[in-house]
Amino acid sequence: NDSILSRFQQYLQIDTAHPSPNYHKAADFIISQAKSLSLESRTIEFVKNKPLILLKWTGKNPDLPSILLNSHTDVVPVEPHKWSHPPFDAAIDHENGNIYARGSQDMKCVGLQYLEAIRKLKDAKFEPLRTIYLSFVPDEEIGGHDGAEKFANSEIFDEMNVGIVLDEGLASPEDYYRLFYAERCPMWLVIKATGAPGHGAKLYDNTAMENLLKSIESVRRFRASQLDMVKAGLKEEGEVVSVNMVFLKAGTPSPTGFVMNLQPSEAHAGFDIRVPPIADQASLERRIAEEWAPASRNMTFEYKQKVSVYGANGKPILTAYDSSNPWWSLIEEAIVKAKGKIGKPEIFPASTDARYFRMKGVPAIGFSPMANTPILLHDHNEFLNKEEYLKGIEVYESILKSFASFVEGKNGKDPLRDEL
Ligand SMILES: CSCC[C@H](NC=O)C(=O)O
Ligand SMILES: [Zn+2]
Ligand SMILES: [Zn+2]
Repeated sequence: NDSILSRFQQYLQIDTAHPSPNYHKAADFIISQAKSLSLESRTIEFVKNKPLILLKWTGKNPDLPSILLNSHTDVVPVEPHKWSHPPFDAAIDHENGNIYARGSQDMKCVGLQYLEAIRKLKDAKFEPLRTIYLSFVPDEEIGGHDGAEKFANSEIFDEMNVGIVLDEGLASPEDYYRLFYAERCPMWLVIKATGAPGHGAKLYDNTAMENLLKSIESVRRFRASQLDMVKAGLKEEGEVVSVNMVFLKAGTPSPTGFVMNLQPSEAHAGFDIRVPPIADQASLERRIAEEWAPASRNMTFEYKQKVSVYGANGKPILTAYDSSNPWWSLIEEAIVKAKGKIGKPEIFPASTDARYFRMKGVPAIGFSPMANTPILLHDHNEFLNKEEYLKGIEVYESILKSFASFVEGKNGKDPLRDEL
């Protein structure tokens, strides 16, 4: 176990934080791991200096659709002085066994757990029927456009004939694991108010600030309605629309701050909105145009990013978790076999690279085996307990055994399993 943990620490110690991730160092590390496991590896730079590492364990029947284990190598930035342990030391707190590092939950844990599970399977002389691929992709944290998006839309991906993708999920503070079948779509909205400028002492209608504040009040009412449903236990976090104000920009700068007796003629606010694929996105867009940024109140709006909840086939982008998707019951059974508990299928509240694979029509399941763990992704003092990490490797071992041996019968069931 010491060497397993030490490999995890080595990966965590590579500083792949934005805005200048050390991707080459991470790539070298992954490739060295692949060599030690006799996996085929190739490095693909869809964009220069943004390597994607693709590993392959060829199955006995390579004509069957393959399994893709995806993880991203980048992490979000840190404010190091706000951490109790340096974020790229990956120190283990020996009192409780927690490993502190940026990426310990999101998601260097998962990338290495895949590899460690393969190491155990190889040691046990397991031979997969299906080919298993692993992709270590750049840039997830900044949208994945130069990573997973280009990969999922490449010929390389088509040739891989992927039948199922595993990608990241979230930690669970409870004793069960969480499985994600979809994710909310980001709409990054900037609303702009204009109005009549004037003396700071004058009360009059149609100032930019007043116009913007009316919108903010309206956004806040909507936000509260969504949050209340979660608080009342009527909806899960991923099932409501989230909207959070992320910036406010207004005022006339002066050498000492802002001019205090001038009402500005423009005011802007930015919102991070996330829409579940089960919501009515068109009606939200109408609300934005009519209530949050109405032209009648001298307002305009712009999307910095807007992802549609619908795929090319006009249907919401989600992975089935009913009997039409045999992988879902396989993963649930495999987790239970490894003595893990599972909660009900969820919608991931933020975005991951899984959406690019789902958009191609390939089922993708979001899963990070972290139970009994506070959710600390993107937070200070991100950590994962070493026992939880080791347990996760056993869970992946069980999943890979099941996925790699699965043969689909006529009714979507596995004839091999039926025999057993
Ligand atoms: C929408 S592109 C940004 C992706 C990012 N992913 C993880 O946090 C997120 O903000 O959800
Ligand atoms: Zn992530
Ligand atoms: Zn993240």
